[in-house]
Amino acid sequence: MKIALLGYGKMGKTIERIAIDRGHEIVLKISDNIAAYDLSLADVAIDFSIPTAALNNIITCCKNGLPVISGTTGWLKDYEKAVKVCEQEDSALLYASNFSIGVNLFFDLNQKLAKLMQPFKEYAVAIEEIHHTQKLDAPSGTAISLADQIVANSSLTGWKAEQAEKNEIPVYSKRIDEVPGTHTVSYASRVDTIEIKHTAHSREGFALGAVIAAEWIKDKKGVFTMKDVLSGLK
Ligand SMILES: NC(=O)C1=CN([C@@H]2O[C@H](COP(=O)(O)OP(=O)(O)OC[C@H]3O[C@@H](n4cnc5c(N)ncnc54)[C@H](O)[C@@H]3O)[C@@H](O)[C@H]2O)C=CC1
Ligand SMILES: O=C(O)C1=N[C@H](C(=O)O)C[C@H](O)C1
Repeated sequence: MKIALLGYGKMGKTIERIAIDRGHEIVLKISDNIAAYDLSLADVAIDFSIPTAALNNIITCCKNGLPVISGTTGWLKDYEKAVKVCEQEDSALLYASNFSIGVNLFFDLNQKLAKLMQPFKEYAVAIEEIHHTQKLDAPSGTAISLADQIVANSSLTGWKAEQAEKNEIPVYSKRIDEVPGTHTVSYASRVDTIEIKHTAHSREGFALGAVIAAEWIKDKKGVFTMKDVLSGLK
């Protein structure tokens, strides 16, 4: 498979290594705001860029009929625009706030735990995410996905960074050295605390998940999520 890498930073470089190990070829690497780039050699594009560039990169791929997966976080206010262009152009798009298989299992666990905790109002839920100091966005995309899942499975009305209202989930963001990504969901009562936690040991899990998703979407059309990819693996 021939891959265009839109974003050649920490993730782009890790994806390159894993893609080559799996027998793929990198035919384009973009690491800047280039007005026009040639996607004609690629079978699929992988966008891990910056929040202000992701939408434009996705639209460019869709307009070229090139299936694209995006892991860039911090641009989701524009997600519906990306979906609309993808559908208009009859192309393929998959966005995931986190491509790691472990985090996607953690998402399932989070949903199940939220349902289980729903009747027990004495427990206060909170989310904490810890990432490296170069991260541009906060809260992390993964923390937002976790919060949205809890809202969908509880009587809580939303989430807020740090100081949340009574009916909201507080999301705490910490930035420490080189931490690749740690997410904790906790339910605290006066007498005890229940916690689930995912700790990434490196960027390999994110990158492998992204390459697996790119392999999966290559010949498809439509708008997909990691659930579609993982249901094919089970
Ligand atoms: N969904 C997931 O599983 C994961 C998502 N991420 C997200 O992926 C993104 C990238 O993360 P990192 O590689 O750690 O960041 P990074 O800062 O190391 O790399 C981003 C790269 O994008 C480049 N860039 C700037 N403008 C661009 C443009 N217009 N087109 C293409 N590239 C451009 C930058 O020069 C930089 O090299 C972030 O939004 C991060 O939150 C990171 C890890 C996992
Ligand atoms: O910026 C990162 O590094 C990461 N970003 C993603 C996020 O915002 O959730 C995924 C992962 O935690 C690493």
